[in-house]
Amino acid sequence: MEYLNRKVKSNGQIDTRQMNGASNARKKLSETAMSPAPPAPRDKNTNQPEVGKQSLSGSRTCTYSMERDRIGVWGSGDGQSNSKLSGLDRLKHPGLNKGMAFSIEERQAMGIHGLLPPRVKTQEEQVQLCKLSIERYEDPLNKYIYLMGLLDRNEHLFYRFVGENVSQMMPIVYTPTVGLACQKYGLVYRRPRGLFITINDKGYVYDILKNWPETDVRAIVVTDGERILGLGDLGACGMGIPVGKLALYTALAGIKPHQCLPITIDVGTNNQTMLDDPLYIGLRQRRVRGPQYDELIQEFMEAVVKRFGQNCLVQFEDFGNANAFRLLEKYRGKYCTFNDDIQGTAAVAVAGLLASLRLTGKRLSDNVIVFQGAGEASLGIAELCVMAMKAEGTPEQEARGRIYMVDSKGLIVKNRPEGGLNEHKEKFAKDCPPIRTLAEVVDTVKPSVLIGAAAIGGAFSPSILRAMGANNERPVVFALSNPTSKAECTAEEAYVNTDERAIFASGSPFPDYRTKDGRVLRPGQGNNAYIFPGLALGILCAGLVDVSDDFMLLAAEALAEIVSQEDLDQGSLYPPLEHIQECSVKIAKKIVEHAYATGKASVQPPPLNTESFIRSQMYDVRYGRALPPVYDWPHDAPKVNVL
Ligand SMILES: NC(=O)c1ccc[n+]([C@@H]2O[C@H](COP(=O)([O-])OP(=O)(O)OC[C@H]3O[C@@H](n4cnc5c(N)ncnc54)[C@H](O)[C@@H]3O)[C@@H](O)[C@H]2O)c1
Ligand SMILES: O=C(O)C[C@H](O)C(=O)O
Ligand SMILES: [Mg+2]
Repeated sequence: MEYLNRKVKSNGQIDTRQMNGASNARKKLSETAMSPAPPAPRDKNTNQPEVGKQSLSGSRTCTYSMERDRIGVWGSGDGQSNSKLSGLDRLKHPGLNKGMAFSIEERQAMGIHGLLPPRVKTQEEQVQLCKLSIERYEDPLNKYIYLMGLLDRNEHLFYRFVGENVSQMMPIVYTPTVGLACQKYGLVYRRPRGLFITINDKGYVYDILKNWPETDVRAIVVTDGERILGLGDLGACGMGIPVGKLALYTALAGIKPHQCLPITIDVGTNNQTMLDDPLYIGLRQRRVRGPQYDELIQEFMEAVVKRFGQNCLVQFEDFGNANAFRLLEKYRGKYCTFNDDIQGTAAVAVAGLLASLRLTGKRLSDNVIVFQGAGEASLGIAELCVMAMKAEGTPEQEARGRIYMVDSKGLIVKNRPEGGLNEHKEKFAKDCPPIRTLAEVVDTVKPSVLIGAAAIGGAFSPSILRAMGANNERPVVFALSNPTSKAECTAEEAYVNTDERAIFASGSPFPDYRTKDGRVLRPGQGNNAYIFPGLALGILCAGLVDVSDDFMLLAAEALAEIVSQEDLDQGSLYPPLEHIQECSVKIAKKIVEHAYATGKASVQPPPLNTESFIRSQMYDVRYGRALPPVYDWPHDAPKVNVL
């Protein structure tokens, strides 16, 4: 493949120490198809590539490919033949296992004939079985356990099953069920998946990263478990979130499973229920904060670069508010990173708002927006709204003036008696007397858009919704808090209390709603899952490090563009979940093009055809061949038969 030999101004060197003979054999094979990477500078003592010591901005060259091979314990590889693992090992390896889809020829050649039932199944038949199996469970947590078990057994099948049934499976691997799974992680935890790095590991973070059996990690989702969805501090049990997010990296954007690494940083938890729970899986101590915490995160970021290279993406997820903003400011532009709760959420919400303009006939700047909550999600969205309004020609101060924020103390106003406004909130503080409740703010300000992201379930009371309906022909109501129990209102409540005129979206899914005149409304899911997979795919394909907010606005615009008139007519501001994989490719394409246009892409040369390059890098859910290719050797000799 032409682009597999492209050079990247970054580090992509592989630490080969943990590669076994099989992967070396695979590597040799792939090297015949790829130009060899130039030797990396070596550490005098360890003779390992000194990747962490390369400069961020300096020109680095190495072979770039998202196809780099590997064999690890949990990952997928491409399921192809060039592995010297034994047949039994391949049956146990989730990335290579095909279960009953191994052909008789493969079973015989691999020495596993007889270990499987005689019948050979197609992958399609296996997908059908998955459907039947999961439907037998009523409890969503059991469905979650089933799906994670499938992932542990057979990755290709898992991703095909989830990818072909996104709207049914996403609520299980993702919100809302993943929230429940995190709360019960001590119960659902079965097999190692991801890395736990604790405060006790300070000084040894790189060694822990080296314990991960995959060498070609391109994307990490990391949490410290302090704000898991709207459920608060779940400590080490937050691991379900990076696992779920990365499952969507593959299912929704084709980023290869073995290139994804979920990480939980365990510095303790302040959740007494967790600390008292005999099943709790993390450190039994209260959260460490201050310099110790910061040093651990700094060491982690440096270790990621040293182990996996400068272009390894680190997505921060579900950190507590103060750390989320601080760490984003500290690392953005310097490391390949973004904060999903601030930036990804901003993009998905602004995409929904841009799409809503086609229903209301307004400009974004014509709206008055009230936020319930002034945290990561709300402030991220508010800042991106300002950027989008400025792009419409509205001066910044005027744009900020159209945005009102309500936090736990009421409307954010200047000279708040309690004080305590941080710099982010200060920028939206209004010059007016304090207003305590959301209901009063809605009555006073008469917003056209009401956005909830404060994890206060039911905060949009019927009377608040009725006021939105009374003040607007088409009120826009976003109940973004997750999981479902934290949603500000249900879709039904939004429709019922506004004479079915509300334009509604929610972070967690709600069922379709039938209107009085028999139309079916399908509320869209305003969840950053529409953004982060495609964004990550674009970042990796371009070798982008500085994920600045112009990329977020671009992603929002790209997503809004995909929304069809039919979607809007059905009441959805987002494309159907069934199309979400196509959304990811379109978003990735915009990201890659913009990265080249702004000189921020480091993968060289630029692709001739961006979309086909992106697609060529994506994971194939279909099984590969388990047997080596059979070809004439020497060419005029009779065909070699492996059996
Ligand atoms: N749909 C999505 O894609 C998406 C993305 C990110 C976050 N979220 C959800 O948004 C919620 C908040 O996340 P966050 O990262 O912004 O959290 P955060 O902790 O940073 O912010 C929460 C905010 O809510 C405010 N708040 C608390 N109690 C309040 C009350 N009674 N009235 C008004 N405001 C109150 C706090 O003052 C704070 O400003 C969570 O439920 C999370 O799951 C959804
Ligand atoms: O995880 C989600 O479903 C969205 C978001 O990242 C959140 O924290 O709620
Ligand atoms: Mg999150």
